[in-house]
Amino acid sequence: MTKLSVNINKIATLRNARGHNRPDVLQAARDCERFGAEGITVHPRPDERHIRYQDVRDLKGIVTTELNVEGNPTPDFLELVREVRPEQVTLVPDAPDAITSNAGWDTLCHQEYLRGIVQELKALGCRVSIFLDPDLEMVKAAVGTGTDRIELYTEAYATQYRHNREAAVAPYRAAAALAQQLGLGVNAGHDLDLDNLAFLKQQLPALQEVSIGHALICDALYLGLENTIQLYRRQLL
Ligand SMILES: CC(=O)[C@@H](O)[C@H](O)COP(=O)(O)O
Ligand SMILES: NCC(=O)COP(=O)(O)O
Repeated sequence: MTKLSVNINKIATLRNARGHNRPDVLQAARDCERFGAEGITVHPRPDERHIRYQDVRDLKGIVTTELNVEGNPTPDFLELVREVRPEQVTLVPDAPDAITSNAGWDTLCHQEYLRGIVQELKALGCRVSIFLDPDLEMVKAAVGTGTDRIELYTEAYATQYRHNREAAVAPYRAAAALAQQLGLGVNAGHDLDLDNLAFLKQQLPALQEVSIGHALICDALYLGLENTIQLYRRQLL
């Protein structure tokens, strides 16, 4: 079974546009869960342009499924997750000024650095996932960090899917199979949508979780949040 974790960053983007509390991010998280989300994902960025650090603290008290907090493990981020202790932390190597996440970790170069962070987060009781490109060397080296899971960065899959879905999924299939063989759990995310999700799920049977935000919230504008979450869940059956 592949779980759907709904990324609510874009709900916070809309809220922040006016400086009040509409839409209410906490209520949106509760509603996503009521409508079928099996997890809530947030990616607080250093400029707090969407999810704020305080949102993460508040979400911990109300999320009843699983809270997945993504980010670059800067001192501020680590302080936050030490306090909040979410069910899952996904480490993402993005620069402070990145528009969105744009690369996976180099687990060869940063293995020792990541190992220390993974160890600390696991000692706090968090499951740890490391954001990775579908590169077999990076998957192998991820084992040495002690991480529980990897999250395959699916932007390249989503882009190529429109032209040649078999070619698009091939590196992901290989990376997921190797990860599973090496004892790592497999998540995936970035630019997944109602067109490309079912094929990814079909080709990666061991996929444990997808986190989806941008396309899902865009679809919800037309289809409604409840219906949209149900439609995404159906792609994962
Ligand atoms: C880690 C990842 O893949 C990102 O998609 C992220 O969680 C989304 O971040 P933004 O909402 O800031 O683009
Ligand atoms: N980890 C990926 C994520 O949370 C959402 O990415 P996107 O669907 O907003 O591209």
